Amino acid sequence: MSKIVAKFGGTSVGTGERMRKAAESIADVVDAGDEACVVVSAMGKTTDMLIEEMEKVADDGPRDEDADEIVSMGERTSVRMFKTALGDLGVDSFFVEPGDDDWPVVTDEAGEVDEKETHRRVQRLGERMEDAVPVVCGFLGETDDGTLTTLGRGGSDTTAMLIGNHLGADEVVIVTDVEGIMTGDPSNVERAKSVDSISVDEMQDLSIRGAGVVAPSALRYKTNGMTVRVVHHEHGDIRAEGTVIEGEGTSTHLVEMRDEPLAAVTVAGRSVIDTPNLLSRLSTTLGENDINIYGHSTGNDSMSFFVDQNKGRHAEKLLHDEIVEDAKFSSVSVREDVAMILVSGGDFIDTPGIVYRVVKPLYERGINIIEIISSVTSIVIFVDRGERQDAFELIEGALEAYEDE
Ligand SMILES: Nc1ncnc2c1ncn2[C@@H]1O[C@H](COP(=O)(O)OP(=O)(O)O)[C@@H](O)[C@H]1O
Ligand SMILES: N[C@@H](CC(=O)OP(=O)(O)O)C(=O)O
Repeated sequence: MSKIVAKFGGTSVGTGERMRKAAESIADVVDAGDEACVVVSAMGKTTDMLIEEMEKVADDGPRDEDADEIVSMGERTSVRMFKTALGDLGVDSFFVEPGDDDWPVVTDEAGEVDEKETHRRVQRLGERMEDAVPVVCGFLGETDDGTLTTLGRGGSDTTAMLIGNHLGADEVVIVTDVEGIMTGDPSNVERAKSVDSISVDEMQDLSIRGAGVVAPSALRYKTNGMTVRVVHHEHGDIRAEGTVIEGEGTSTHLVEMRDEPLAAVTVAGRSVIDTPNLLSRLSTTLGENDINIYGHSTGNDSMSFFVDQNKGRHAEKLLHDEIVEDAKFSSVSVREDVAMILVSGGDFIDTPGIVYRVVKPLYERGINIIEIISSVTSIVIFVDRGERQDAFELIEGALEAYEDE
């Protein structure tokens, strides 16, 4: 017997017929002797519609607490429909929504999951699951004192993975409107193909960059023992092949330091910012000479490349050759003994204040930041090599404190 959590996204329950087909796929696994828990989203684009329309009913839009109540109606409707369909198929089920004693997803006011209380509640749900299929509202949460919250757009994926994690489920199936994870968004790129498997880290990257098929916040709940599959609703079979997401998710940030010293090679000149093709020219020259670039930044009047220190002087000569005939550029310089610290994390772009948290302890210790480069999934900080150990420990400490909050 397997314990399965099946999440049906808006598209998979977008019509009554699809809802019925989804319920049939659950009836099949229950008939086969497995235990199932259903997580369901609002039908089709209901949430979009509610968000858009509720803005028009009050002069300044609805108050926050009213907005959550209104938006929750999408999922609250879906669970009732799904239970009706299961009942008609002879499957015992019950639905849970915020406000119920057995409502599983507990968060703080901001929608951050309270793992301890959620765990306790999910265990209760697990006990009831032995006799009947729970149908859970995706996307919604509730605070300790009963205030309604949400897990953010696309949050039903998070509900499913969260419940799967705390339930110790064998499998979480994300049922959607594509044949699994594709090489690109099929609504946008032609010839996108589905892949058989993808690592949780790759999926996290894709998801953060906008592949809405699985919400980024869901992946942190992926455990090694829990298979996660993404399948198309058209098959009417949650056992259908799709894409398997492999590995273990993490919600923590990783701080790494590069041991080897780096050099910052900088081209200065008043026209850096408006010289077309400069970046391409200089980086091609470095690449052709087998010089790897660990980081790059462009300012108004300078362009820097971070390269291995033992190649710094060679890089300097090469870049100098590139600009020497051009009066717009004044000089090339090399700063040695630079250290690189890399902070990465799956939910980086959704973490407000993360740059502040990384930078603040360095400022307080008087450590100068030579360069800071921030991207969707990482922050790279370059500091003087003599200060690298201190900087590393301070950043690690700051992130640990943040994760413990
Ligand atoms: N790499 C990708 N692989 C698969 N789907 C993708 C990818 N990138 C974006 N998508 C989009 O994700 C959509 C599925 O997510 P979503 O609309 O949230 O579905 P659901 O209603 O099931 O939650 C697909 O229709 C597809 O357009
Ligand atoms: N209904 C919510 C939650 C959700 O996860 O939806 P879907 O599974 O259709 O992406 C939303 O639209 O954000």
